[in-house]
Amino acid sequence: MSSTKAPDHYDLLVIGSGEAGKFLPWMLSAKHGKKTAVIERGRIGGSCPNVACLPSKNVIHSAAIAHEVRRASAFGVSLSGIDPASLKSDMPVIKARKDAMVKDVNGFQGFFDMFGVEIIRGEGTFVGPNEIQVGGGRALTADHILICTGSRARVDARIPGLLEARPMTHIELLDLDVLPAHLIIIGGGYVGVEFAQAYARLGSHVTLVQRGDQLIPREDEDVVQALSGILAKEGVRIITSADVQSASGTNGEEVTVSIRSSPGGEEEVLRGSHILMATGRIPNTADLNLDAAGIKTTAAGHIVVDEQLRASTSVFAAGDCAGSPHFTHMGFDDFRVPSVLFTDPELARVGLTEKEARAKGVPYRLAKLPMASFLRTRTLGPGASEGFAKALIEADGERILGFTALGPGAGELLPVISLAMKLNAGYRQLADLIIAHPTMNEGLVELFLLHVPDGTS
Ligand SMILES: Cc1cc2nc3c(=O)[nH]c(=O)nc-3n(C[C@H](O)[C@H](O)[C@H](O)COP(=O)(O)OP(=O)(O)OC[C@H]3O[C@@H](n4cnc5c(N)ncnc54)[C@H](O)[C@@H]3O)c2cc1C
Ligand SMILES: NC(=O)c1ccc[n+]([C@@H]2O[C@H](COP(=O)([O-])OP(=O)(O)OC[C@H]3O[C@@H](n4cnc5c(N)ncnc54)[C@H](O)[C@@H]3O)[C@@H](O)[C@H]2O)c1
Repeated sequence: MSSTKAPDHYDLLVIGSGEAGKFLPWMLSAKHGKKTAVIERGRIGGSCPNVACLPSKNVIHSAAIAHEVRRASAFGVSLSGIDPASLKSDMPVIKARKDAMVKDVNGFQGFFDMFGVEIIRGEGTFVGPNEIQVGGGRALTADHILICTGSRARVDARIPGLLEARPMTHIELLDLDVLPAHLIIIGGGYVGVEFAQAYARLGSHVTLVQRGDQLIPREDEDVVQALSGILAKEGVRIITSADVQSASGTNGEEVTVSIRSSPGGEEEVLRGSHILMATGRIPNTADLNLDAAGIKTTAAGHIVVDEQLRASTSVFAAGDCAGSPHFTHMGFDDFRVPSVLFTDPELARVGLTEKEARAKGVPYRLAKLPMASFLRTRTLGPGASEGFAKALIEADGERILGFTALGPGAGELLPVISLAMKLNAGYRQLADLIIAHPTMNEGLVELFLLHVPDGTS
Protein backbone atom coordinates (compact mmCIF):
# COMPACT_ATOMS: atom_id res chain seq x y z
CA MET A 1 0.00 0.00 0.00
CA SER A 2 1.55 3.33 -0.98
CA SER A 3 1.82 6.06 1.64
CA THR A 4 -0.23 9.24 1.12
CA LYS A 5 1.87 11.20 3.64
CA ALA A 6 3.47 14.29 2.04
CA PRO A 7 7.28 14.13 1.94
CA ASP A 8 9.10 16.02 4.70
CA HIS A 9 10.49 19.23 3.22
CA TYR A 10 13.91 20.80 4.00
CA ASP A 11 15.80 23.89 2.94
CA LEU A 12 18.86 21.70 2.38
CA LEU A 13 19.31 17.94 2.24
CA VAL A 14 22.80 16.45 2.15
CA ILE A 15 23.66 12.89 1.17
CA GLY A 16 26.80 11.78 3.02
CA SER A 17 28.10 13.06 6.37
CA GLY A 18 31.84 13.19 5.53
CA GLU A 19 34.07 16.25 5.36
CA ALA A 20 32.23 17.60 2.33
CA GLY A 21 28.78 17.07 3.84
CA LYS A 22 29.11 18.42 7.37
CA PHE A 23 30.00 22.08 7.40
CA LEU A 24 27.35 23.56 5.11
CA PRO A 25 24.31 22.15 6.96
CA TRP A 26 25.95 22.92 10.32
CA MET A 27 26.45 26.53 9.27
CA LEU A 28 23.06 26.99 7.58
CA SER A 29 21.18 25.57 10.56
CA ALA A 30 23.19 27.16 13.34
CA LYS A 31 23.80 30.58 11.81
CA HIS A 32 20.85 31.05 9.44
CA GLY A 33 18.07 28.97 11.04
CA LYS A 34 17.59 26.78 7.97
CA LYS A 35 15.95 23.35 8.18
CA THR A 36 18.63 20.87 7.12
CA ALA A 37 19.23 17.13 7.31
CA VAL A 38 22.06 14.78 6.40
CA ILE A 39 21.37 11.27 5.12
CA GLU A 40 24.08 8.76 6.06
CA ARG A 41 24.14 5.04 5.29
CA GLY A 42 27.41 4.24 7.04
CA ARG A 43 29.55 5.82 9.71
CA ILE A 44 28.75 9.38 10.73
CA GLY A 45 31.70 11.59 9.82
CA GLY A 46 32.54 9.62 6.66
CA SER A 47 35.92 8.18 5.69
CA CYS A 48 38.47 10.64 7.04
CA PRO A 49 38.10 10.11 10.79
CA ASN A 50 36.93 6.49 10.57
CA VAL A 51 38.91 4.63 7.92
CA ALA A 52 41.22 7.03 6.09
CA CYS A 53 43.24 10.15 7.03
CA LEU A 54 43.28 10.08 10.82
CA PRO A 55 43.56 6.32 11.48
CA SER A 56 46.27 5.98 8.80
CA LYS A 57 48.29 8.82 10.37
CA ASN A 58 47.86 7.17 13.77
CA VAL A 59 49.43 3.92 12.48
CA ILE A 60 52.09 5.91 10.59
CA HIS A 61 53.03 7.57 13.88
CA SER A 62 53.37 4.20 15.64
CA ALA A 63 55.65 3.18 12.78
CA ALA A 64 57.70 6.36 13.22
CA ILE A 65 58.19 5.52 16.90
CA ALA A 66 59.34 1.99 15.94
CA HIS A 67 61.82 3.57 13.52
CA GLU A 68 63.21 6.01 16.09
CA VAL A 69 63.48 3.38 18.83
CA ARG A 70 65.42 1.06 16.52
CA ARG A 71 67.99 3.79 15.91
CA ALA A 72 67.91 5.16 19.46
CA SER A 73 71.64 4.62 19.91
CA ALA A 74 72.34 7.13 17.12
CA PHE A 75 70.71 9.75 19.37
CA GLY A 76 72.75 8.64 22.37
CA VAL A 77 69.95 6.67 23.98
CA SER A 78 71.05 3.23 25.12
CA LEU A 79 68.80 0.21 24.65
CA SER A 80 70.82 -1.52 27.40
CA GLY A 81 72.10 -4.36 25.31
CA ILE A 82 68.83 -5.02 23.45
CA ASP A 83 69.49 -5.79 19.80
CA PRO A 84 67.36 -3.24 17.86
CA ALA A 85 66.71 -5.92 15.23
CA SER A 86 64.94 -8.00 17.88
CA LEU A 87 62.37 -5.26 18.63
CA LYS A 88 58.87 -6.27 17.55
CA SER A 89 55.79 -4.22 16.72
CA ASP A 90 52.85 -5.12 18.94
CA MET A 91 50.10 -4.97 16.34
CA PRO A 92 47.11 -5.53 18.68
CA VAL A 93 48.29 -2.53 20.74
CA ILE A 94 48.87 -0.43 17.60
CA LYS A 95 45.36 -1.27 16.40
CA ALA A 96 43.86 -0.62 19.85
CA ARG A 97 45.55 2.83 19.95
CA LYS A 98 44.10 3.59 16.53
CA ASP A 99 40.63 2.31 17.51
CA ALA A 100 40.66 4.41 20.67
CA MET A 101 41.54 7.52 18.67
CA VAL A 102 38.75 6.85 16.14
CA LYS A 103 36.28 6.44 19.00
CA ASP A 104 37.58 9.57 20.67
CA VAL A 105 37.28 11.83 17.62
CA ASN A 106 33.86 10.49 16.75
CA GLY A 107 31.73 13.01 18.56
CA PHE A 108 29.96 13.91 15.33
CA GLN A 109 26.44 12.99 16.40
CA GLY A 110 26.83 15.58 19.18
CA PHE A 111 27.77 18.30 16.68
CA PHE A 112 24.77 17.54 14.48
CA ASP A 113 22.51 17.78 17.55
CA MET A 114 24.22 20.96 18.74
CA PHE A 115 23.85 22.71 15.37
CA GLY A 116 20.25 21.47 14.94
CA VAL A 117 20.91 19.28 11.89
CA GLU A 118 18.85 16.10 11.62
CA ILE A 119 20.73 12.88 10.84
CA ILE A 120 18.69 10.43 8.83
CA ARG A 121 20.13 6.92 8.78
CA GLY A 122 19.86 4.95 5.54
CA GLU A 123 20.73 4.99 1.84
CA GLY A 124 19.55 8.02 -0.11
CA THR A 125 18.46 7.73 -3.76
CA PHE A 126 16.90 10.30 -6.06
CA VAL A 127 13.28 9.84 -7.12
CA GLY A 128 13.00 13.29 -8.71
CA PRO A 129 15.01 16.48 -9.24
CA ASN A 130 14.30 17.64 -5.68
CA GLU A 131 13.15 14.42 -4.06
CA ILE A 132 15.03 11.69 -2.26
CA GLN A 133 13.91 8.41 -0.80
CA VAL A 134 15.79 6.90 2.13
CA GLY A 135 16.21 3.14 2.10
CA GLY A 136 13.15 2.70 -0.09
CA GLY A 137 11.00 4.24 2.68
CA ARG A 138 10.81 7.82 3.89
CA ALA A 139 10.38 10.44 1.12
CA LEU A 140 12.08 13.83 1.50
CA THR A 141 12.07 16.97 -0.63
CA ALA A 142 14.35 20.00 -0.45
CA ASP A 143 14.94 23.36 -2.08
CA HIS A 144 18.57 22.34 -2.45
CA ILE A 145 20.36 19.01 -2.31
CA LEU A 146 24.11 18.53 -1.80
CA ILE A 147 25.64 15.19 -2.84
CA CYS A 148 28.73 14.25 -0.84
CA THR A 149 28.81 10.49 -1.16
CA GLY A 150 32.61 10.14 -1.32
CA SER A 151 34.54 7.33 -2.96
CA ARG A 152 35.78 3.82 -2.30
CA ALA A 153 38.98 1.92 -3.13
CA ARG A 154 39.21 0.56 -6.66
CA VAL A 155 39.88 -3.17 -6.88
CA ASP A 156 40.30 -4.24 -10.50
CA ALA A 157 38.10 -7.32 -10.93
CA ARG A 158 39.61 -7.89 -14.38
CA ILE A 159 42.92 -9.07 -12.91
CA PRO A 160 42.60 -12.88 -12.90
CA GLY A 161 42.55 -14.35 -9.38
CA LEU A 162 42.61 -10.97 -7.63
CA LEU A 163 39.12 -10.94 -6.13
CA GLU A 164 39.48 -14.61 -5.11
CA ALA A 165 42.66 -13.68 -3.22
CA ARG A 166 40.51 -11.28 -1.12
CA PRO A 167 43.05 -8.41 -1.19
CA MET A 168 42.85 -5.70 1.44
CA THR A 169 41.98 -2.08 0.91
CA HIS A 170 43.03 0.58 3.43
CA ILE A 171 39.97 -0.37 5.48
CA GLU A 172 41.00 -3.97 6.12
CA LEU A 173 44.69 -3.03 6.51
CA LEU A 174 43.84 -0.55 9.23
CA ASP A 175 41.88 -3.25 11.03
CA LEU A 176 44.67 -5.81 10.94
CA ASP A 177 46.06 -6.90 14.30
CA VAL A 178 48.86 -9.02 12.86
CA LEU A 179 51.99 -7.83 11.08
CA PRO A 180 52.06 -8.94 7.43
CA ALA A 181 55.25 -10.96 6.86
CA HIS A 182 55.42 -9.67 3.29
CA LEU A 183 53.00 -6.99 2.20
CA ILE A 184 52.62 -6.60 -1.56
CA ILE A 185 51.17 -3.16 -2.30
CA ILE A 186 49.67 -2.59 -5.71
CA GLY A 187 49.61 1.10 -6.60
CA GLY A 188 52.27 3.72 -5.87
CA GLY A 189 50.12 6.76 -5.16
CA TYR A 190 49.36 8.37 -1.81
CA VAL A 191 47.88 5.33 -0.09
CA GLY A 192 50.51 2.90 -1.39
CA VAL A 193 53.52 5.06 -0.54
CA GLU A 194 52.38 6.10 2.95
CA PHE A 195 51.57 2.53 3.98
CA ALA A 196 54.71 1.11 2.30
CA GLN A 197 57.00 3.11 4.56
CA ALA A 198 54.84 2.59 7.65
CA TYR A 199 54.67 -1.20 7.31
CA ALA A 200 58.37 -1.46 6.46
CA ARG A 201 59.07 0.46 9.67
CA LEU A 202 56.74 -1.82 11.63
CA GLY A 203 58.78 -4.79 10.39
CA SER A 204 57.06 -6.16 7.26
CA HIS A 205 58.87 -6.90 4.04
CA VAL A 206 57.20 -4.51 1.61
CA THR A 207 57.06 -4.63 -2.16
CA LEU A 208 55.46 -1.65 -3.87
CA VAL A 209 54.29 -2.20 -7.45
CA GLN A 210 53.54 0.87 -9.55
CA ARG A 211 52.20 0.81 -13.08
CA GLY A 212 53.69 4.12 -14.23
CA ASP A 213 57.37 5.00 -14.38
CA GLN A 214 57.43 6.88 -11.06
CA LEU A 215 55.67 6.88 -7.70
CA ILE A 216 53.23 9.77 -7.04
CA PRO A 217 53.03 10.57 -10.76
CA ARG A 218 51.89 14.18 -10.39
CA GLU A 219 55.02 15.29 -8.56
CA ASP A 220 58.32 16.35 -10.17
CA GLU A 221 60.90 13.71 -10.97
CA ASP A 222 63.63 15.16 -8.72
CA VAL A 223 61.26 15.10 -5.72
CA VAL A 224 60.07 11.54 -6.36
CA GLN A 225 63.62 10.32 -6.98
CA ALA A 226 64.73 11.67 -3.60
CA LEU A 227 61.72 10.16 -1.85
CA SER A 228 62.13 6.79 -3.59
CA GLY A 229 65.76 6.69 -2.48
CA ILE A 230 64.71 7.24 1.14
CA LEU A 231 62.05 4.50 0.95
CA ALA A 232 64.49 2.08 -0.67
CA LYS A 233 67.06 2.73 2.09
CA GLU A 234 64.37 1.77 4.61
CA GLY A 235 63.88 -1.55 2.83
CA VAL A 236 60.87 -0.91 0.57
CA ARG A 237 61.32 -2.72 -2.73
CA ILE A 238 59.92 -0.40 -5.40
CA ILE A 239 58.97 -1.83 -8.78
CA THR A 240 57.86 0.75 -11.34
CA SER A 241 56.58 0.38 -14.91
CA ALA A 242 55.00 -2.93 -13.96
CA ASP A 243 51.61 -4.34 -14.86
CA VAL A 244 49.86 -6.84 -12.64
CA GLN A 245 48.97 -9.92 -14.70
CA SER A 246 47.27 -12.17 -12.13
CA ALA A 247 47.09 -13.08 -8.46
CA SER A 248 46.50 -16.29 -6.56
CA GLY A 249 46.27 -17.63 -3.01
CA THR A 250 44.50 -15.99 -0.08
CA ASN A 251 45.32 -12.74 1.62
CA GLY A 252 46.52 -13.40 5.18
CA GLU A 253 47.89 -16.82 4.26
CA GLU A 254 49.97 -17.01 1.09
CA VAL A 255 49.56 -14.90 -2.02
CA THR A 256 51.33 -14.57 -5.33
CA VAL A 257 51.15 -11.61 -7.67
CA SER A 258 52.48 -11.97 -11.21
CA ILE A 259 53.78 -8.78 -12.71
CA ARG A 260 55.25 -7.93 -16.07
CA SER A 261 57.54 -4.97 -16.47
CA SER A 262 55.98 -2.92 -19.20
CA PRO A 263 56.09 -2.64 -22.10
CA GLY A 264 56.44 -6.32 -23.03
CA GLY A 265 59.15 -7.06 -20.45
CA GLU A 266 60.00 -9.91 -18.09
CA GLU A 267 57.41 -11.60 -15.92
CA GLU A 268 58.12 -11.92 -12.18
CA VAL A 269 56.12 -13.76 -9.55
CA LEU A 270 56.02 -11.99 -6.18
CA ARG A 271 55.26 -14.22 -3.20
CA GLY A 272 53.87 -12.62 -0.06
CA SER A 273 51.47 -12.95 2.83
CA HIS A 274 49.13 -9.99 2.16
CA ILE A 275 48.01 -7.78 -0.73
CA LEU A 276 46.99 -4.14 -0.34
CA MET A 277 45.15 -2.52 -3.23
CA ALA A 278 46.05 1.16 -3.51
CA THR A 279 45.13 1.78 -7.13
CA GLY A 280 42.87 4.80 -6.78
CA ARG A 281 39.24 5.48 -5.95
CA ILE A 282 35.78 4.97 -7.47
CA PRO A 283 33.16 7.65 -6.75
CA ASN A 284 30.05 6.44 -4.90
CA THR A 285 27.53 7.63 -7.47
CA ALA A 286 26.19 4.55 -9.27
CA ASP A 287 23.43 3.77 -6.74
CA LEU A 288 22.05 7.31 -6.46
CA ASN A 289 19.64 7.02 -9.43
CA LEU A 290 21.01 10.32 -10.70
CA ASP A 291 18.98 10.06 -13.93
CA ALA A 292 15.85 10.85 -11.91
CA ALA A 293 17.36 14.25 -11.13
CA GLY A 294 18.84 14.80 -14.59
CA ILE A 295 22.38 14.76 -13.17
CA LYS A 296 25.26 13.69 -15.37
CA THR A 297 28.43 11.79 -14.49
CA THR A 298 31.79 11.54 -16.24
CA ALA A 299 33.06 8.26 -17.71
CA ALA A 300 34.82 7.67 -14.37
CA GLY A 301 31.53 8.16 -12.50
CA HIS A 302 32.22 11.60 -11.00
CA ILE A 303 29.29 13.98 -10.85
CA VAL A 304 29.63 16.72 -13.47
CA VAL A 305 29.62 20.11 -11.72
CA ASP A 306 30.34 23.67 -12.75
CA GLU A 307 32.77 26.01 -11.00
CA GLN A 308 30.23 26.59 -8.24
CA LEU A 309 29.86 22.83 -7.75
CA ARG A 310 26.38 22.94 -9.29
CA ALA A 311 25.15 19.69 -10.85
CA SER A 312 21.64 20.96 -11.76
CA THR A 313 19.55 23.99 -10.91
CA SER A 314 18.99 22.81 -7.34
CA VAL A 315 21.57 20.06 -6.77
CA PHE A 316 25.26 20.55 -5.89
CA ALA A 317 28.04 18.01 -5.38
CA ALA A 318 31.33 18.30 -3.48
CA GLY A 319 34.26 16.21 -2.30
CA ASP A 320 35.47 12.92 -3.77
CA CYS A 321 32.20 12.14 -5.58
CA ALA A 322 32.53 15.34 -7.61
CA GLY A 323 36.04 14.49 -8.78
CA SER A 324 37.77 17.14 -6.70
CA PRO A 325 41.35 16.19 -5.81
CA HIS A 326 40.90 13.52 -3.14
CA PHE A 327 41.92 15.39 -0.05
CA THR A 328 39.76 15.95 2.98
CA HIS A 329 40.14 19.74 2.79
CA MET A 330 38.72 19.68 -0.77
CA GLY A 331 35.36 18.76 0.69
CA PHE A 332 35.60 21.85 2.83
CA ASP A 333 36.72 24.28 0.17
CA ASP A 334 37.19 23.11 -3.39
CA PHE A 335 39.51 25.94 -4.45
CA ARG A 336 42.54 25.65 -2.15
CA VAL A 337 44.81 22.85 -3.22
CA PRO A 338 47.73 22.11 -0.88
CA SER A 339 48.76 18.48 -0.43
CA VAL A 340 50.92 16.59 2.02
CA LEU A 341 52.13 13.04 1.61
CA PHE A 342 52.67 11.76 5.13
CA THR A 343 55.90 9.90 4.60
CA ASP A 344 58.95 10.69 6.71
CA PRO A 345 60.17 13.12 5.47
CA GLU A 346 56.87 14.65 4.38
CA LEU A 347 56.32 15.69 0.78
CA ALA A 348 54.36 18.95 0.76
CA ARG A 349 53.24 21.02 -2.17
CA VAL A 350 51.01 23.94 -3.02
CA GLY A 351 50.53 25.38 -6.49
CA LEU A 352 52.37 24.38 -9.64
CA THR A 353 55.00 21.68 -10.06
CA GLU A 354 57.72 22.31 -12.66
CA LYS A 355 56.10 19.61 -14.79
CA GLU A 356 52.78 21.43 -14.73
CA ALA A 357 54.37 24.83 -15.42
CA ARG A 358 56.18 23.42 -18.46
CA ALA A 359 53.03 21.66 -19.73
CA LYS A 360 51.04 24.90 -19.40
CA GLY A 361 53.81 27.00 -20.92
CA VAL A 362 54.11 29.12 -17.78
CA PRO A 363 57.60 30.68 -17.60
CA TYR A 364 59.15 30.56 -14.11
CA ARG A 365 62.30 31.09 -12.10
CA LEU A 366 63.36 28.23 -9.86
CA ALA A 367 64.67 28.71 -6.32
CA LYS A 368 65.94 25.51 -4.75
CA LEU A 369 67.51 24.88 -1.34
CA PRO A 370 68.65 21.61 0.25
CA MET A 371 67.04 20.67 3.56
CA ALA A 372 70.52 20.80 5.09
CA SER A 373 70.20 24.60 4.87
CA PHE A 374 67.01 24.49 6.94
CA LEU A 375 69.11 24.47 10.12
CA ARG A 376 66.36 22.91 12.19
CA THR A 377 66.88 19.65 10.28
CA ARG A 378 70.51 19.50 11.56
CA THR A 379 69.15 19.04 15.09
CA LEU A 380 66.86 16.13 14.25
CA GLY A 381 69.27 13.29 13.69
CA PRO A 382 70.45 11.00 10.90
CA GLY A 383 68.76 11.48 7.55
CA ALA A 384 66.74 14.53 8.59
CA SER A 385 68.67 16.82 6.25
CA GLU A 386 67.84 14.78 3.15
CA GLY A 387 65.43 16.37 0.71
CA PHE A 388 65.02 19.94 -0.47
CA ALA A 389 62.57 22.76 -1.00
CA LYS A 390 61.91 24.51 -4.28
CA ALA A 391 59.74 27.41 -5.32
CA LEU A 392 58.55 28.50 -8.73
CA ILE A 393 58.49 32.28 -9.08
CA GLU A 394 56.95 34.00 -12.07
CA ALA A 395 59.59 34.94 -14.63
CA ASP A 396 58.71 38.63 -14.90
CA GLY A 397 57.31 39.33 -11.47
CA GLU A 398 57.47 38.30 -7.83
CA ARG A 399 54.44 36.04 -7.36
CA ILE A 400 55.01 32.52 -6.09
CA LEU A 401 53.49 30.04 -8.55
CA GLY A 402 54.27 26.85 -6.69
CA PHE A 403 56.20 25.41 -3.79
CA THR A 404 57.32 21.87 -3.01
CA ALA A 405 59.28 20.63 -0.02
CA LEU A 406 60.55 17.19 0.90
CA GLY A 407 61.66 17.47 4.50
CA PRO A 408 60.75 16.80 8.14
CA GLY A 409 57.33 18.27 8.92
CA ALA A 410 57.32 19.93 5.48
CA GLY A 411 53.53 20.18 5.60
CA GLU A 412 53.86 22.87 8.26
CA LEU A 413 55.64 25.13 5.74
CA LEU A 414 52.61 25.31 3.46
CA PRO A 415 50.31 27.77 5.26
CA VAL A 416 52.95 30.52 5.07
CA ILE A 417 53.32 30.00 1.33
CA SER A 418 49.55 29.61 0.82
CA LEU A 419 48.92 32.88 2.61
CA ALA A 420 51.53 34.68 0.51
CA MET A 421 49.97 33.23 -2.65
CA LYS A 422 46.45 34.13 -1.57
CA LEU A 423 47.42 37.71 -0.70
CA ASN A 424 49.52 38.02 -3.86
CA ALA A 425 52.46 38.89 -1.65
CA GLY A 426 55.64 38.45 -3.69
CA TYR A 427 58.51 36.23 -2.59
CA ARG A 428 60.45 39.26 -1.35
CA GLN A 429 57.83 39.71 1.38
CA LEU A 430 58.73 36.27 2.69
CA ALA A 431 62.45 36.98 2.35
CA ASP A 432 61.79 39.97 4.59
CA LEU A 433 60.12 38.06 7.43
CA ILE A 434 61.79 37.62 10.77
CA ILE A 435 61.21 34.00 11.74
CA ALA A 436 62.21 32.43 15.04
CA HIS A 437 65.44 30.45 14.97
CA PRO A 438 65.72 27.50 14.60
CA THR A 439 62.26 26.68 13.26
CA MET A 440 61.64 24.94 9.94
CA ASN A 441 59.98 28.03 8.44
CA GLU A 442 63.21 29.95 8.95
CA GLY A 443 64.63 28.13 5.89
CA LEU A 444 62.09 29.94 3.70
CA VAL A 445 63.89 33.23 4.33
CA GLU A 446 67.15 31.89 2.89
CA LEU A 447 65.30 30.25 -0.01
CA PHE A 448 63.63 33.51 -1.03
CA LEU A 449 66.43 35.89 -0.02
CA LEU A 450 69.37 34.21 -1.73
CA HIS A 451 68.24 31.59 -4.21
CA VAL A 452 65.78 33.25 -6.59
CA PRO A 453 67.53 33.87 -9.93
CA ASP A 454 67.17 37.34 -11.45
CA GLY A 455 63.95 37.86 -13.37
CA THR A 456 63.26 39.19 -16.82
CA SER A 457 61.64 42.41 -15.62
C1 LIG B 1 43.95 5.66 3.45
C2 LIG B 1 43.56 7.08 3.14
C3 LIG B 1 44.23 8.12 3.76
C4 LIG B 1 43.88 9.43 3.46
N1 LIG B 1 44.60 10.42 4.07
C5 LIG B 1 44.32 11.71 3.78
C6 LIG B 1 45.05 12.77 4.41
O1 LIG B 1 45.98 12.53 5.18
N2 LIG B 1 44.72 14.04 4.11
C7 LIG B 1 43.71 14.33 3.23
O2 LIG B 1 43.45 15.52 3.00
N3 LIG B 1 42.99 13.35 2.63
C8 LIG B 1 43.27 12.05 2.88
N4 LIG B 1 42.54 11.05 2.29
C9 LIG B 1 41.42 11.42 1.39
C10 LIG B 1 40.16 11.76 2.23
O3 LIG B 1 39.89 10.69 3.11
C11 LIG B 1 38.96 11.99 1.32
O4 LIG B 1 39.30 12.91 0.32
C12 LIG B 1 37.78 12.56 2.13
O5 LIG B 1 37.50 11.72 3.24
C13 LIG B 1 36.55 12.65 1.23
O6 LIG B 1 35.49 13.24 1.92
P1 LIG B 1 34.01 13.18 1.32
O7 LIG B 1 33.17 13.92 2.26
O8 LIG B 1 34.02 13.54 -0.11
O9 LIG B 1 33.63 11.62 1.36
P2 LIG B 1 33.50 10.60 2.60
O10 LIG B 1 34.21 11.06 3.80
O11 LIG B 1 33.85 9.27 2.06
O12 LIG B 1 31.95 10.66 2.96
C14 LIG B 1 30.97 10.11 2.14
C15 LIG B 1 29.86 9.56 3.02
O13 LIG B 1 28.72 9.34 2.19
C16 LIG B 1 28.05 8.17 2.65
N5 LIG B 1 27.22 7.72 1.53
C17 LIG B 1 27.63 7.30 0.31
N6 LIG B 1 26.57 7.04 -0.49
C18 LIG B 1 25.46 7.29 0.26
C19 LIG B 1 24.06 7.19 0.02
N7 LIG B 1 23.57 6.83 -1.16
N8 LIG B 1 23.20 7.52 1.02
C20 LIG B 1 23.68 7.91 2.25
N9 LIG B 1 24.99 8.02 2.53
C21 LIG B 1 25.87 7.71 1.55
C22 LIG B 1 29.20 7.24 3.04
O14 LIG B 1 28.73 6.27 3.95
C23 LIG B 1 30.20 8.21 3.65
O15 LIG B 1 30.04 8.30 5.04
C24 LIG B 1 42.85 9.72 2.54
C25 LIG B 1 42.15 8.67 1.92
C26 LIG B 1 42.50 7.36 2.20
C27 LIG B 1 41.77 6.25 1.53
N1 LIG C 1 48.19 12.37 2.62
C1 LIG C 1 47.07 12.47 1.93
O1 LIG C 1 46.54 13.55 1.74
C2 LIG C 1 46.43 11.25 1.37
C3 LIG C 1 46.78 9.98 1.84
C4 LIG C 1 46.17 8.87 1.27
C5 LIG C 1 45.24 9.05 0.27
N2 LIG C 1 44.91 10.28 -0.15
C6 LIG C 1 43.95 10.49 -1.25
O2 LIG C 1 43.29 9.29 -1.57
C7 LIG C 1 43.27 9.11 -2.99
C8 LIG C 1 43.45 7.65 -3.30
O3 LIG C 1 44.79 7.23 -3.07
P1 LIG C 1 45.41 6.06 -3.93
O4 LIG C 1 46.85 5.96 -3.56
O5 LIG C 1 44.56 4.86 -3.87
O6 LIG C 1 45.25 6.60 -5.42
P2 LIG C 1 46.23 7.45 -6.36
O7 LIG C 1 45.41 7.84 -7.50
O8 LIG C 1 46.98 8.46 -5.57
O9 LIG C 1 47.34 6.38 -6.82
C9 LIG C 1 47.03 5.17 -7.42
C10 LIG C 1 48.24 4.69 -8.19
O10 LIG C 1 48.02 3.33 -8.54
C11 LIG C 1 48.58 3.10 -9.81
N3 LIG C 1 47.90 1.94 -10.38
C12 LIG C 1 46.63 1.86 -10.83
N4 LIG C 1 46.36 0.61 -11.26
C13 LIG C 1 47.49 -0.12 -11.06
C14 LIG C 1 47.84 -1.47 -11.29
N5 LIG C 1 46.98 -2.35 -11.80
N6 LIG C 1 49.09 -1.88 -10.97
C15 LIG C 1 49.99 -1.01 -10.45
N7 LIG C 1 49.70 0.29 -10.21
C16 LIG C 1 48.48 0.73 -10.50
C17 LIG C 1 48.33 4.39 -10.57
O11 LIG C 1 49.30 4.53 -11.59
C18 LIG C 1 48.47 5.46 -9.48
O12 LIG C 1 49.75 6.03 -9.46
C19 LIG C 1 44.42 9.95 -3.54
O13 LIG C 1 44.01 10.58 -4.72
C20 LIG C 1 44.75 10.94 -2.47
O14 LIG C 1 44.33 12.23 -2.86
C21 LIG C 1 45.50 11.39 0.36
